[in-house]
Amino acid sequence: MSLLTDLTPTLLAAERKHMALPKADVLVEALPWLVRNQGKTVVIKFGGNAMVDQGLKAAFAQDILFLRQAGLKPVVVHGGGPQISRQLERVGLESEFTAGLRVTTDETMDVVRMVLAGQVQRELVGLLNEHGPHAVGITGEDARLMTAAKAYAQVDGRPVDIGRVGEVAGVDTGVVQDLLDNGRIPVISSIARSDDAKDAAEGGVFNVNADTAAASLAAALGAEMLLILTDVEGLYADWPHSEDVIPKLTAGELERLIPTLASGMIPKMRGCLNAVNGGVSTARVIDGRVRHSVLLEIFSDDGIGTMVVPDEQPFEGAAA
Ligand SMILES: Nc1ncnc2c1ncn2[C@@H]1O[C@H](COP(=O)(O)OP(=O)(O)O)[C@@H](O)[C@H]1O
Ligand SMILES: CC(=O)N[C@@H](CCC(=O)OP(=O)(O)O)C(=O)O
Repeated sequence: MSLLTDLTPTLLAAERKHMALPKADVLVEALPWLVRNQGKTVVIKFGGNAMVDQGLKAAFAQDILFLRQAGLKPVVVHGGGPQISRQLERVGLESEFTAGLRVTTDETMDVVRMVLAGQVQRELVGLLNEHGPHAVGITGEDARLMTAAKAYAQVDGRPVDIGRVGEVAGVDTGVVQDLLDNGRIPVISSIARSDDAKDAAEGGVFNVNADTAAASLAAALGAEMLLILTDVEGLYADWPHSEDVIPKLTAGELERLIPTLASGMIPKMRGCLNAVNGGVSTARVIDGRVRHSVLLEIFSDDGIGTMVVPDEQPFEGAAA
């Protein structure tokens, strides 16, 4: 009998007394990632559809604070699509989406801004600040963080006018860097100042999809990771017919897939692609309905959703 099998029963008996041992295993599993990523920025997008109950929102806030305490720099970008739709309904306005983007009239824009910056962002800031003076809420308008140009939805390859919807034209990360340098957690609403000087002078702002905003910010900040929390397990290979999640795909594979995608997955996966092409090491879509999904995804060896990685770089020195 080997020494190991000889010792195992004794060891097992000793370990049984320590029911919390799996917790130590989890911490040890997280250690290499923590060491590698000290001081790095992680952009986390919390989708409106994933904010389904108070418990989930509180657990999300704990995860973000954990990341900060562990030496990372979390940046939160939040959505609020369903919350905007509910408010529009209350005031008698209709919600219409084209290619996953909200058709935004001037009237709609007022509601979008009020709900995102005045309600959803305030709630997240409040939850994070229950644990200390950490979170600061801003929109893309603050310190000209994000400027946008009018975007058109693509329908059957043709551009469709969807009103005051913007695509990100520029990001000035100054205000976010200032906050991060001071140990704060920026919580960002996806509203941008118009990049047209005349429009901006008249107070022109654009409604930017929150996935698009998060991806642009992640790339501009040189973030290590973009995490998008939504209300499905990840990218389904054959949605809506099956719930088989694609665990991992390269930027090239995703680019080929994007024209086949539908509704809310279009801005999400386009955002992942832009982030990775913009230098972010991984972009992931995970199920925000799972409590502590951020910690689960980051700190365990098995990811829980869909991970997008850059195309493999050709080996330097390889024959052309
Ligand atoms: N291939 C796909 N895999 C998973 N979900 C998909 C897919 N195509 C479309 N969807 C839809 O996209 C939705 C997520 O996008 P969205 O509703 O905008 O969420 P969020 O509020 O988190 O941004 C899913 O609930 C699902 O209905
Ligand atoms: C242009 C556009 O569609 N903007 C979105 C902004 C909020 C958002 O993206 O929220 P989710 O992440 O919860 O979907 C909207 O008006 O609903």
